Amino acid sequence: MAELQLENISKNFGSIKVIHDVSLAVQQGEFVVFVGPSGSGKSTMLRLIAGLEDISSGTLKIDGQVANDLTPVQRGIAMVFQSYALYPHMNAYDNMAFGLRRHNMSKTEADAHIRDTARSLDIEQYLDRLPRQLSGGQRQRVAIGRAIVRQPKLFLFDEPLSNLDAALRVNTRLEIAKLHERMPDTTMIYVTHDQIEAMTLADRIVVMNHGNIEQVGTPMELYHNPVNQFVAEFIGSPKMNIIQDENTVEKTGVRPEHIELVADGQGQWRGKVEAIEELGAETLVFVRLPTEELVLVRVGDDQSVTRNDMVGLAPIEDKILRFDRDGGRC
Ligand SMILES: Nc1ncnc2c1ncn2[C@@H]1O[C@H](COP(=O)(O)OP(=O)(O)OP(=O)(O)O)[C@@H](O)[C@H]1O
Repeated sequence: MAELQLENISKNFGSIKVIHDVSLAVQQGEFVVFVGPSGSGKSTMLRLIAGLEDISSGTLKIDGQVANDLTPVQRGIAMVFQSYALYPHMNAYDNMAFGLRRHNMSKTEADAHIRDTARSLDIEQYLDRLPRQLSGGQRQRVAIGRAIVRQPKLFLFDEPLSNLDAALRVNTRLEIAKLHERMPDTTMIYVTHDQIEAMTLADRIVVMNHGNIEQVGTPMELYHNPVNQFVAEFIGSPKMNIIQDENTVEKTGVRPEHIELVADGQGQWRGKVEAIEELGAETLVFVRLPTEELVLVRVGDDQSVTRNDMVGLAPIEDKILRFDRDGGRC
């Protein structure tokens, strides 16, 4: 259980400022995902919250108390990293048990708790194994289990899925979503550069760019109502199309799923089909406009179109977004 307040937090490394005056309130039990491109400051934010880096200026409050000078343990935090960070010479059980003494748990109590947690993560049968005898996904579940048994107030994840292959990543993502359901009072903060993880896990997403927050909102708020071109292009896969107006400095933003392919001569734009990617359930069609811009259209598998066809592009009117020269919403 923890409520978190970041008030005008900044972080400098020497003379370089990497976090600029960030403010954010996180409710108890909320799952908040920080997302942004490489170098945007996501991991630094998480490390400041964890107490692994000093805050240069501003105030961090946990449950209303100033926490700037508290150690990670005093903050009641558990962290799961991309690299698992398990002790290599200890088996899975001992990795989970390590440090529990500090949490005032008797040996019997700790044992029951570890076995319960292991069962819920489906790693009960691996408790005797050393980390090197486990697969990447199993290791990550041990690392998550080790964090759970400490009953943290605040659960922090730093790109926990990025070392896993695609299938395992989807499974572990579901595990983490279930974990959040089972621990509804535990606040979770999760860092990723993967917007699909952000969309599927978050109650609210924080989009970061150059050490600033661009927007905070629910996944659907960000998808349907991004405040600027940066957020519009970052959220959603494949990426939103941005098309320069012919007569003004403004740009039109429209998602690939919000454009229809129509006959040449109809629709708002015309262009030549340059490539077609058939993915089974959907097909991606790349259309080159006379201005050289490449527009991606997502169509069902019932649409027949051939390379080099001239086609019209008809955006769904109420899904169109308009951006000014600097990428702000018009
Ligand atoms: N210890 C450090 N000393 C100096 N600069 C640092 C240090 N740690 C991070 N930085 C800089 O701070 C900025 C933000 O880094 P950070 O790791 O928080 O970004 P990120 O969004 O997590 O990126 P990635 O997705 O690549 O991990 C980067 O420009 C980075 O070079």
